[in-house]
Amino acid sequence: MLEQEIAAEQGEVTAMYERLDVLREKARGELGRVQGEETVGTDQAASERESFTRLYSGRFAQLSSVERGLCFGRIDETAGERFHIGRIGLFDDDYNPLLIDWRTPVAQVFYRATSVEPLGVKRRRHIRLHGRTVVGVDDDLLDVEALGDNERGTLIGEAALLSSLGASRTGRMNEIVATIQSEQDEIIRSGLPGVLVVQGGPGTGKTVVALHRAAYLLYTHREQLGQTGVLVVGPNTTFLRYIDEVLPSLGENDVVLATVSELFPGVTATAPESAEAARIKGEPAMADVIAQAIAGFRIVPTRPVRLKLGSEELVLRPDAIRKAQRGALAAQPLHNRARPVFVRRILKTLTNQVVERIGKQYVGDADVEDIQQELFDDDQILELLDRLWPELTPQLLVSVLFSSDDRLAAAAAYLTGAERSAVLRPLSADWTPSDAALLDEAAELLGETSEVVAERKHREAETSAAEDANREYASGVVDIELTAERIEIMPWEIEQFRDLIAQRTQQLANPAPADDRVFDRTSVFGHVIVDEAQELSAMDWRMLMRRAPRRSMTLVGDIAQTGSAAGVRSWAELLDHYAPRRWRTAELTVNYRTPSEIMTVAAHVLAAIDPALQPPTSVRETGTHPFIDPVPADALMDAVRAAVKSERESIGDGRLAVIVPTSRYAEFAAALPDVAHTHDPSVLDGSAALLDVPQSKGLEFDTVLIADPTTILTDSDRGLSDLYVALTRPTKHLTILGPLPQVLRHG
Ligand SMILES: Nc1ncnc2c1ncn2[C@@H]1O[C@H](COP(=O)(O)OP(=O)(O)OP(=O)(O)O)[C@@H](O)[C@H]1O
Repeated sequence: MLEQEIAAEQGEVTAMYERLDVLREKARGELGRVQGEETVGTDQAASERESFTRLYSGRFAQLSSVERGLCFGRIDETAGERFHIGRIGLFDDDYNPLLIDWRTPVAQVFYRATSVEPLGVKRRRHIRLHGRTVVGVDDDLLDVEALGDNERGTLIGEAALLSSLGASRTGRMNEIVATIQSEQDEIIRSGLPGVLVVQGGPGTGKTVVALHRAAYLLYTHREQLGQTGVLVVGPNTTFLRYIDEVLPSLGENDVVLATVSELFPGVTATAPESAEAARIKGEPAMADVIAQAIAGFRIVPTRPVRLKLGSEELVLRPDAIRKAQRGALAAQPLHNRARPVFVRRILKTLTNQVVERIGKQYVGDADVEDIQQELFDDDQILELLDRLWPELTPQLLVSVLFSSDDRLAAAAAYLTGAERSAVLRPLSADWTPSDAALLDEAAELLGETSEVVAERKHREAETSAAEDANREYASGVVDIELTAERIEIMPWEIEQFRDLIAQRTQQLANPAPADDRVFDRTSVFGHVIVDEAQELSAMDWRMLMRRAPRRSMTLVGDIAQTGSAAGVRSWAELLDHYAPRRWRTAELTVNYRTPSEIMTVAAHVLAAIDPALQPPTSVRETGTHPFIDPVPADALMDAVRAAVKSERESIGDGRLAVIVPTSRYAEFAAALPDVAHTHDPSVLDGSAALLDVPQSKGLEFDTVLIADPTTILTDSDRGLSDLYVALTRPTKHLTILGPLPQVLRHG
């Protein structure tokens, strides 16, 4: 029976792949044609060609990305209709649907129907492919009554989910379109507006659900999000590398992935920083400190300033300077933008002195302008203006502030001497992760420098001319695409098709690839997804909210896993401030990663964090209990070496992580030279990786070895949360070696 069912599915699946091949060839042909065409000289022709190339290569990439697991499900409706569900929609030459996109409303029942509420579905079938071959089908029977006798005989059991959960890990997260669970589907399809907070314990699918939500939102709100884009913020670059294939494998390439510290363009955070420094720099009071620090650069001398101009002496009195400052700031509050107003006022004061000396009656308007220009060109005066009101870049401001105890004490009177010492560093020190938000704050308060304004104006003039040409051209492209894609449209897809047209028009008007957008500080996004959202500091949120002015956001996180001392303590506290009455929460309760035997150990740690917190329910048991060995400190390295050796022999093509305290990372790296150890994403390239807890956030491995849990606990104020994170990384096996803290001594 199973063979017959598989053979029947194979026939349909083969037809889908044939159709995919045809479409792919078509896109490839168009791409080749456009690339082969000669461009006739003009800029517009070159930009047209570039737009077409982008259009067809995007289409080609999308069609190629859905090759693996093209079709994964089938719905048999009680009313008699049958649909196959897959990664994209496909139609045959007669407009009959071959495959329905998983994001369409029609496909929703595939994820939502249950035997209690069958939603008009009698059978849900999971189809497993290996390459283009159907290798298995699993059926969920949802409405026995509706199933005919002959159909009953074709039912195939076994849950698709469990088989996918038991698979070996690869160092990259996989998409889960075939096995999205009902509570997850509700979150994925939740409306676009407002802030959705997804709270859930480790392994409940927060990350994977957030990424599928991005794909769903892009598909459903193409017009809006095609223009403004989606930003996904993750905790570190290793994590971003871990998730970076999920969206492309869902056919979505138009999403920007970034860490918080990458949100300030042109600055790369390479220096580590202490938890105390991160806490101090993440506090909301820092916004005021930055404002004070900027004000500290505007000087009013205590004595009159005397300037020698040839034989003349001009005098600037402190109150005149103070008045010019106030007037400038009243006209324009941003420091750099107000500076020209200040300069004009000072020049006016000085010009008046010159005019008075000459005698007003002898000086015409043109002479006044000449005098002013002459004063402006004088090096001495320029130097004075720079001293009284220097133009500042955010980089200059922040580096000077954190390298000068005096300036810091003046701007942040509330900090103790010890706190100031925690953040002070040399002027030329490298950037740290918490600098980005401070630089962004400074950029907001400083405004653009005159040089940047000039560059921008020049760029705007160029873009505006190009845009006019593109707009006209876009309609032509859409027409061509309409003709090329016509056979793909079904009546219920009209809306989405309209969105596609709008998106294509926008792509032409604004052909910047998604990845470039993050590098513009003024970029805003239509939807922002934040993973491990609990780790962001108040200052990070200020920066992030500037990128999401519409407050359409998905925040996923778990307060129990907060490692950062500057992190979130309550969603309500955060969101009542930024999105009052526009935020909602959803919860995920089932742990798909960590088997129940391991969660039992983790649950004790969770209870120690807060007895009121409930661990998520594990969906799997493996029958294997964690191996916990209280090895004494002096025997630890040998024990870890031996354990790594034996784990490596048993994991096959799976992955191993050795999680160690941050303070002992270098020591373990030296002791385990064969285990990849670096703080960049390549640490995930091999079969075994040495990680500290911050680096392991959000990741998962078949086997995890935790070395020295006691030091993990004592390394930070949030040691319990760190230990909880480490314990919940494995999908199969957990080993703990080293002196044991009380919280791990249970039976
Ligand atoms: N419906 C599903 N079908 C198959 N696999 C799933 C499903 N939901 C979650 N998973 C898998 O469970 C694992 C954990 O998911 P994910 O990393 O998104 O959890 P998380 O809640 O973000 O965890 P953490 O907070 O610990 O980082 C992943 O391997 C994910 O692919």
